[in-house]
Amino acid sequence: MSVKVGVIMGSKSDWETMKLACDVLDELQIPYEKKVVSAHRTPDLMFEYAESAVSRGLKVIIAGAGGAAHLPGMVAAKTILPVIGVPVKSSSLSGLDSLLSIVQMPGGIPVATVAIGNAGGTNAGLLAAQMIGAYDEDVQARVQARRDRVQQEVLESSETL
Ligand SMILES: Nc1c(C(=O)O)ncn1[C@@H]1O[C@H](COP(=O)(O)O)[C@@H](O)[C@H]1O
Repeated sequence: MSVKVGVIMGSKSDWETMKLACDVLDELQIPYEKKVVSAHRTPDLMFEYAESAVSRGLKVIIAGAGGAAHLPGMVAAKTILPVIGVPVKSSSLSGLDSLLSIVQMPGGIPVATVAIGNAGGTNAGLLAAQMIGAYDEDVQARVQARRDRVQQEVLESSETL
């Protein structure tokens, strides 16, 4: 099956958070690719990646970055695909810098922004899966089954209080 989701990050140091998005995609059997791409450090690669994303068959891009996190917005500016931005938790400002850099896009170029840090990594994987699920009913059924399982686990958690 062809690659559907591009998972990119500004640095290898973002991997702990971005791995959680990949874990969800693995679990839901959605093919993806993962790569370090930086708007700041590898701008030419970033342009090439974003410009070729549609023709390579990607349907959605998950972009994680920390600090002055321009990667998701710059990728969104160069592709028509939906971009999910993951604000990676930075050491100096606990990811508030990452969040504000990603979420405050000017009108016209949206980035779907998830929570700071690891919860955001997981939710980015799930949001990408739900986007794919909008046109692929097999994927949608797997997302629904995951939700049912999570709900069941929460209901059962009361029994062990
Ligand atoms: N925010 C960006 C961009 C970008 O937006 O292009 N490229 C790297 N970075 C971020 O810099 C932080 C520190 O990177 P290093 O750990 O490599 O010094 C990372 O969280 C990365 O996402």
